[in-house]
Amino acid sequence: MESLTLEPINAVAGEVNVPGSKSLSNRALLLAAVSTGTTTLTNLLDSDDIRHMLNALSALGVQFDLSPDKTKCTVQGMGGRFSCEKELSLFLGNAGTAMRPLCAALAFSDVNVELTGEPRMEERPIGDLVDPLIASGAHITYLKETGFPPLKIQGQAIDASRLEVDGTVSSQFLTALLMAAPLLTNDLEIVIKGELVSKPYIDITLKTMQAFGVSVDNNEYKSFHISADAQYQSPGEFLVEGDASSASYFLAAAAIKGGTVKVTGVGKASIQGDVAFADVLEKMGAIVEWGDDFIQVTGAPLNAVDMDMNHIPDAAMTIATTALFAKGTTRISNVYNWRVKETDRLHAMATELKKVGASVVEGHDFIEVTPPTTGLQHASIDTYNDHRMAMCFSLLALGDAGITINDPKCTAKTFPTYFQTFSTISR
Ligand SMILES: O=C(O)C1=C[C@@H](OP(=O)(O)O)[C@@H](O)[C@H](O)C1
Ligand SMILES: C=C(OP(=O)(O)O)C(=O)O
Repeated sequence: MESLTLEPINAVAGEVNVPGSKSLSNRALLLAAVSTGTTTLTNLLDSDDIRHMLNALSALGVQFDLSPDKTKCTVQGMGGRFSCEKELSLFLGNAGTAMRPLCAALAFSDVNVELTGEPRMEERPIGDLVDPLIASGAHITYLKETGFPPLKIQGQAIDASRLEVDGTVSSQFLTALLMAAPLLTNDLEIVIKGELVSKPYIDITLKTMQAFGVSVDNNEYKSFHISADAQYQSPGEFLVEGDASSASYFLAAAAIKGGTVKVTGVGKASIQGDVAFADVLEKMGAIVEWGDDFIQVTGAPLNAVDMDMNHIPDAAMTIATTALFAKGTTRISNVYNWRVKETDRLHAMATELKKVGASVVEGHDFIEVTPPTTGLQHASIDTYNDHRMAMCFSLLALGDAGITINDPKCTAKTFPTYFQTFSTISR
C-alpha cells in the first residue's frame, strides 16, 4: 500500500485558500438541476464526492458545462422533478451528500434507478430516511441489507402531507427531505423524532434552499413546513464558499506550532457550522482573528478542553489530534455518529492515537485523549479509507518524531491536493 512519511516540520506560516465546500457543492448542484433557469456555480469543489454527484446528474439527463479545472459549472435547470425513461444504476461512492439527498429527490421523480456505493456505503444507515418515505407511499426497496444501500427506487409523485424523520443518527436524512420537498405539489410538514444531531448542517441546507428561492418555516428544529407553491428558481450565480472542515487542519497547525496561518475563502460570514472549530482553538489558547472571508490563527501554548462537539462532527476530529499538543486531557463528547461515517471514527481514532503514545479512552459517544509524557512516537498510521483520518494525522508532523500516513490518496474524497497544500505552510 502507498504511504507518505512526513518529516518533522520546524515551523508553520502562510496563507491557504481552501477549496470549495463539499456540503455546499453537492447541495447547490442538486438544487441547480431541479431549478428553473441556468445556474453558474463557481469555486465548486473538485473531489470524489462531487464527481459522484455530477456523474449521477449527467446520467439523469441534466445538462451542464464543467470548466477544465472543474471548479466552474453551468447547470441547465430542469424546472422540477427528474424524469428519465431509461433504467439507471447510479454509483455514488461513499458520498453521504449524494446518496441521501438523491434518494429523496428521486423517490419523488419519474425514474427507475438503483443507488449503489462503495462497500462502506453499504454499512452506512439510510433506514431513517427510506422508511418514512416508504410509509408515505414511495416505492423504495433495499437490495441487500434492510436499512442500508444499495436501493432500488421506482420514483413517483406522492401526496404526503406529513413525514416523521428520526434526527438522532444523521442530519442528512432531514436535509434530503427538506431539499426534495419542493418537488411535491402539496404542503409538507416534516416532524423530527428525537434530538436532531449536527444541526448547523440544517442551516446550510435552509440557506442554500433560500438562495434557490425556497423559504422553509423552521419551528425550532422540531418541525419544518414547506408550502405547496415552493419552487426552485436559479439565483443565476452561486459562489461556493471554501470548505470550513478542510480549513481546520491549517488552523490547527498554526495553533499547535506557534506560527500564524491565514485561511481564506471562509470566514465570519460563512454559513458553515464548522467555522466554530476556530472558537474551540481559541478556547484551547490560540489567538484567532476573523474577517468576513478569512480566519487567521496564531499559536500559543494550548490547554485541553472538555466539550460537546455534536455541532461540528467533522472538524471535531481535528481536535482529537490537536489534543496531542495540549496540556491535560481533552474530551470530545456527544459524537456517537462518528461510528457511522467513513469508518467507525471513534474506534479508528482511538486505535491510531494509541500508536503515537497517547492515553485514550474510547466511549460509546465520546473520546478522551491525553498526550504522552515522554514525547510523541513515530508511527505508521492506518487511515481506514477515511480522508479525515489522513488529514488529522498529518498534524503529527508538527511533533518531533514525524509521521507516516498509509494510503494518503484517500483525501481525494474531499481534498485531493491536501498534502501538497499542507506542504505550502511548512517552513
Ligand atoms: O449535510 C452535510 O453536508 C453533512 C452533514 C454531516 O453529517 P451528519 O449529519 O451525518 O452528522 C457531516 O458529517 C458530513 O460530512 C456532511
Ligand atoms: C462524514 C463525512 O462525509 P459524508 O458526506 O459522506 O457523510 C465527512 O466528510 O466527514
